[in-house]
Amino acid sequence: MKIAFIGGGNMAAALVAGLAGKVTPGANIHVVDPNPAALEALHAGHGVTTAPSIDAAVSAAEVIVLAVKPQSMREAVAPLVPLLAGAPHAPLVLSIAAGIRSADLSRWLGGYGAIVRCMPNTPALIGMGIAGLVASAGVTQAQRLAADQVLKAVGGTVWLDDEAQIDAVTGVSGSGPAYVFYFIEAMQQAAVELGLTAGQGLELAKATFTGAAQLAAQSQEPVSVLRERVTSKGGTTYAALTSMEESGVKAAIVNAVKAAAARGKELGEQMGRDG
Ligand SMILES: NC(=O)C1=CN([C@@H]2O[C@H](COP(=O)(O)OP(=O)(O)OC[C@H]3O[C@@H](n4cnc5c(N)ncnc54)[C@H](OP(=O)(O)O)[C@@H]3O)[C@@H](O)[C@H]2O)C=CC1
Ligand SMILES: O=C(O)[C@@H]1CCC=N1
Repeated sequence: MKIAFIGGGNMAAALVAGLAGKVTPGANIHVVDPNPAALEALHAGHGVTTAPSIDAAVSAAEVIVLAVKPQSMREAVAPLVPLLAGAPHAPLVLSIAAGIRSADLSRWLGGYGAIVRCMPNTPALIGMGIAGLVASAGVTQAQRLAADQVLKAVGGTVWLDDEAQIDAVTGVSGSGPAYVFYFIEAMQQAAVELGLTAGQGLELAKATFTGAAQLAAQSQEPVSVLRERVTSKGGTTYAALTSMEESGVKAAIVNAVKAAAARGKELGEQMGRDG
């Protein structure tokens, strides 16, 4: 499978690392980005071909991944219009941008219909990503399978029926790794304030996350039961969870996820209004 990336930044790099040499040889991946340093790093790391702007190699791709910032998308995809109109094999356009709606993208692409919107996350870098996907009406079953194959190569996939749901995916799992890193940083800070070294705190916090996440993933039991098993009556965990409840931590997390989803929706509305 030939895959082209428009945008070679953080998320594209995570996907390329997961795909190159697994789904397809690095040489079958073509990355377009104006930034020479980003291209050089991807070429050196994964053997991908590169270009500073959209070129003929993009039109040879079966899947064209749009991986620029939502605010850059309209301008970035303009050079694709003649390529897609002339492409004999109807490439799938796979957009990973937060917010940007398929209808706006299709309009910017001259009415092109084979668009899948996807919200991946950076653990794709180590094959542990999770992505939500939604196909627009013009997507064939073969193109849907191609999108699934690309994302499955770097983790799991969750298909959605309704495009509006993808903002929720953005709030939960697209932005989600940052919440986990934030929690780890907070645990490390607490460790240091309690007298451990920064290194000890980080090792303990990271291993706790990895262990608990693996336990939750592998267990058949509800997460709430796993939590209760740590929480001895009148013990230390009870003290911590009571403190979290009093500080409104759960409500703050719910609000944060909703804020991310709302920002995704707002970005889509803003960019759609602009043209
Ligand atoms: N980071 C993440 O965890 C996730 C990101 N996403 C989505 O992925 C997309 C990219 O995000 P991210 O990788 O973080 O952003 P980055 O800024 O790291 O990457 C975007 C890249 O696109 C380049 N670029 C800008 N204009 C063009 C153009 N016209 N043609 C080709 N390349 C161009 C930028 O170059 P320059 O910097 O020089 O402008 C930059 O290297 C966003 O739409 C985001 O919503 C989705 C899920 C998770
Ligand atoms: O922060 C962002 O806008 C992107 C989308 C999801 C994760 N990063």
